[in-house]
Amino acid sequence: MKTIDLFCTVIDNFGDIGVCRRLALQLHREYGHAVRLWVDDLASFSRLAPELDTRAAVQSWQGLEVRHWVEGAADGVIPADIIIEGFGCRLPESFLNAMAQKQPAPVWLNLEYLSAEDWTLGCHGLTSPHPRLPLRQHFFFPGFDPRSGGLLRERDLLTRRDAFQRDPATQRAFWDYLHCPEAMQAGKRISLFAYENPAVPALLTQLAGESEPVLLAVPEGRVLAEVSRWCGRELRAGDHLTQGSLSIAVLPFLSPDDYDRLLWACDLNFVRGEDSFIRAHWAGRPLVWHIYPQDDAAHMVKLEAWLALCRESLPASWLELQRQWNHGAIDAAGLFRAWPEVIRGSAAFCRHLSDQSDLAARLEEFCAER
Ligand SMILES: Cc1cn([C@H]2C[C@H](O)[C@@H](COP(=O)(O)OP(=O)(O)O[C@H]3O[C@@H](C)[C@H](O)[C@@H](O)[C@H]3O)O2)c(=O)[nH]c1=O
Repeated sequence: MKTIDLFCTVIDNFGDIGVCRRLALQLHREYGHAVRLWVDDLASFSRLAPELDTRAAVQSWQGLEVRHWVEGAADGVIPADIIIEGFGCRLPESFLNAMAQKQPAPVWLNLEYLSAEDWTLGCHGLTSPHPRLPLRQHFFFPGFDPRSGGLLRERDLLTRRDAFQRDPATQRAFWDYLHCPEAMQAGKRISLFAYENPAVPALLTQLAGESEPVLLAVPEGRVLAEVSRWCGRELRAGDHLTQGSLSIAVLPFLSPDDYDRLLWACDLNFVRGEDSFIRAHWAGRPLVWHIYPQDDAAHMVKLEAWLALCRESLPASWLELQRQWNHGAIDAAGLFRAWPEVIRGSAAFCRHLSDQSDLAARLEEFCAER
C-alpha cells in the first residue's frame, strides 16, 4: 500500500475531474492505495459525485480523502509516496519544497492528456529534472499503444458490460429507470453528448426520416441548445418529443456509472473530450467523437492520429464521417451506410484495446520500477 497525492485543476467541462476521479478510485479500490485527491473546483466535481460536500476543506468520499485545493491548502502537508499532477497543473512551491525534503523522494508524475500521436510514445516515461530542487518529474502519456501509458479501464468493467448487454431484462429496467420505456421498441438507440455543433440539425433531420423508430437520448449539456432550436422549443431534462421516426429523450446529467450503462445500452454513441470518448470504446459499440477544440486546430491532428489507428477496423466512410462531425457539416444520409461493418469493426477495435493492460496497471508498474 502506498500513499498517493493526485492533484486536479478543472479547466472547463468535466474531463479533467472525470479522469482524475476515475484514476483515484481505481488506485484505491484495485491496488489498496491511500489516495488524497486535491481538486480546485468541488462544484464541478460534485456533478460527478452528487454526495460530495462542496464546502468541506477535507472530506472522505468513496474511500478517498478529498481536499479542496485552494491557495495555502497544501502548506505544511507531508507529501505522499507518489505525487500525480493531473494535466500539468502546477504544484505550489511550498509543496515542492516539502517533496524535496522527503526521504526517499516521492515518485512524481505528470499525467498528460490522451493522444494517439506518435510523438507521445517517444515522450512517455521521459524525465525532467526540477530546475532548483533535487526532484525529477516523469511524463506519463495515456494512449492506445502498448508502449504508451494505456487507457483507464476498471478491472471488472467489461464483465459488467457483458452481463448488461446480454440481458434484455436489465436493459429494459435501465430504460424504465431513465423514464424512456420507448427505447426498447426503437430500431436504433443513440446517445448524444457533444459540444455545440452546427451539424446537429442535419443529423436530427436525417434521424427523423429513418425508416425505423430511433431513440435519441440527450443528457443535459452544451449540445442541448441546438437540439432545442431544431425542435422549436426550449428542452429540459425529462422532456420527450417525437418528430417523424425520431423520439428525443432529454435526460438529466447522469452519474458516471449510469452514463456507462447508457453507452452500453445504445447502438451508437456520440461522445466528446477524453473520458466519455474512452468509455464509449469500452461499450464496444460504434461511436462518433467530438474532439475538444483547441487553438490553431491542433485537435484535428489528434483526430487524424486516432483515425489512423481505426483504419484497419473501420470503413473509410465511417472515418470520414468523424471528420465531418468535427468540421460541423455531416453527410447524415451516410450515417448508417456500411452499418454492419461499423458494428463489427467497433467491437473488434474494443477487443484489440482490451487485450492490453490498462492505465492504472501501467502506472502501478511504472512507479514500482522507480
Ligand atoms: C453526459 C455525461 C457525462 N458524464 C461524464 C463522463 C466524463 O467523465 C465526463 C465528461 O468528460 P469528457 O468526456 O472528457 O468531456 P469534456 O468535454 O467534459 O471534458 C473535456 O475537458 C477539457 C478541459 C479537456 O481538455 C478535454 O480533453 C475533455 O476531457 O462527464 C457523466 O458522468 N454523466 C453524463 O450524463
